[in-house]
Amino acid sequence: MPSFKTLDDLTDIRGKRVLVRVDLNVPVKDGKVTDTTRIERVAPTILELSEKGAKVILLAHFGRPKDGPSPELSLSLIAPSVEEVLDHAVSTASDCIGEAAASAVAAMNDGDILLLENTRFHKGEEKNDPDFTKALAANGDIYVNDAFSAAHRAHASTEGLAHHLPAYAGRTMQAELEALEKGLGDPARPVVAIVGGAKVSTKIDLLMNLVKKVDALVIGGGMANTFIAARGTNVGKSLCEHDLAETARQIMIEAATSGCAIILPEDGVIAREFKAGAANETVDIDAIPADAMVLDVGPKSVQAISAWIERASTLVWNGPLGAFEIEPFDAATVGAAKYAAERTIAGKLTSVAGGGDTVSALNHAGVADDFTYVSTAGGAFLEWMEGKELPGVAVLNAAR
Ligand SMILES: Nc1ncnc2c1ncn2[C@@H]1O[C@H](COP(=O)(O)OP(=O)(O)O)[C@@H](O)[C@H]1O
Ligand SMILES: O=C(OP(=O)(O)O)[C@H](O)COP(=O)(O)O
Repeated sequence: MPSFKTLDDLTDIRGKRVLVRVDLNVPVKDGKVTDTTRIERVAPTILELSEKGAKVILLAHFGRPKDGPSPELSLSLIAPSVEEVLDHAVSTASDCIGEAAASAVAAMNDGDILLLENTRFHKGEEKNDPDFTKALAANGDIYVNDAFSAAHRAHASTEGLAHHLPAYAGRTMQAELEALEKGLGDPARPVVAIVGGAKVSTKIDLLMNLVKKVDALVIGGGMANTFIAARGTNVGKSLCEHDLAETARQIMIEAATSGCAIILPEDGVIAREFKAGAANETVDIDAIPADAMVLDVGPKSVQAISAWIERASTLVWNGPLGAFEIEPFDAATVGAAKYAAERTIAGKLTSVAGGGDTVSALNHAGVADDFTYVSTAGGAFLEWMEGKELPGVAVLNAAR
């Protein structure tokens, strides 16, 4: 169980500069935030600190910038949504360290909220570089981590800062861990996991442990294409990480040894363009044309997935089954989500889902409120499920 300090331990913080790590890695389309769940979840921490008179300085990453700053990954795009959700003014700075950050912090009054620029615009963030961490720490007196969904990353703003400043967990960090423990600490069996989405390389390794913990693993989305290709099936132009074929094969061997069923799609909805209204058709999974890509799992697969949801007592889900942002490639995700919600409402299923896009998909399906618990976290939640100690949580515990 976590043993970190929380906001309850933070008294008399008027005028203190509090660096608050939040997860603002939210889904965006045409420059507009399409799902504000992550912002809503961190709002209580931000507002509580502001009401107590602290200078609240938000640190966050957005996307995965490769070569330094890029305008489309600037947190200034997210700031208006943060202001709207908080119903409080939020100022911005053009950098998270150095003169731009320091002068923005110096201009703050008690209770003000400032959003610093994307921490991943500096290579030192992901490297957890001590000099970069010190540069971040220079703008704070206290560090609060409320980014549970990024707690599986040992980065400067999620882990390093706790070595430099007095460290506390925010309200969402606390609530997420309590809710996951309650819902999944001793899960009723059978436990069925659904893993889909697009972050294949960063999530595939954790499947090796997950298959030892669950009774069945349903694989969809881009992850499924990688497994199907590993079996020797042609996936055409589908999102697929061919260099992970051997990892996928090892996971299938481990699953067989552990008695975990692996459920791969039997059919897929294919298109030749990744856009709304693109001509599409359903094909068997071993008949994907070389010039097409699978953008959703097909109806036969949804039937098979629903049968596993029916058998399950506990469902854990991260990653949409298809490119749900574009109709009609949302059909499988919406169908499975609605069925899981129905079983949950009927009292037959404990359903826990998480991930920035997964939450957005459940909202799109209109069932987020019907799940037992919806976490803001995807990868972090699955790593927690594996039994791993998350670096962002471990360092808060150590700081106690
Ligand atoms: N077959 C597919 N081809 C391309 N993209 C896909 C496919 N299936 C799912 N996706 C994409 O995966 C993304 C979500 O993946 P991921 O970030 O791993 O999920 P989460 O944020 O919930 O953890 C969505 O944007 C969705 O469009
Ligand atoms: O969106 C996130 O994770 P998720 O896709 O697993 O839900 C977190 O912000 C972590 O982002 P990252 O996977 O680029 O480190």
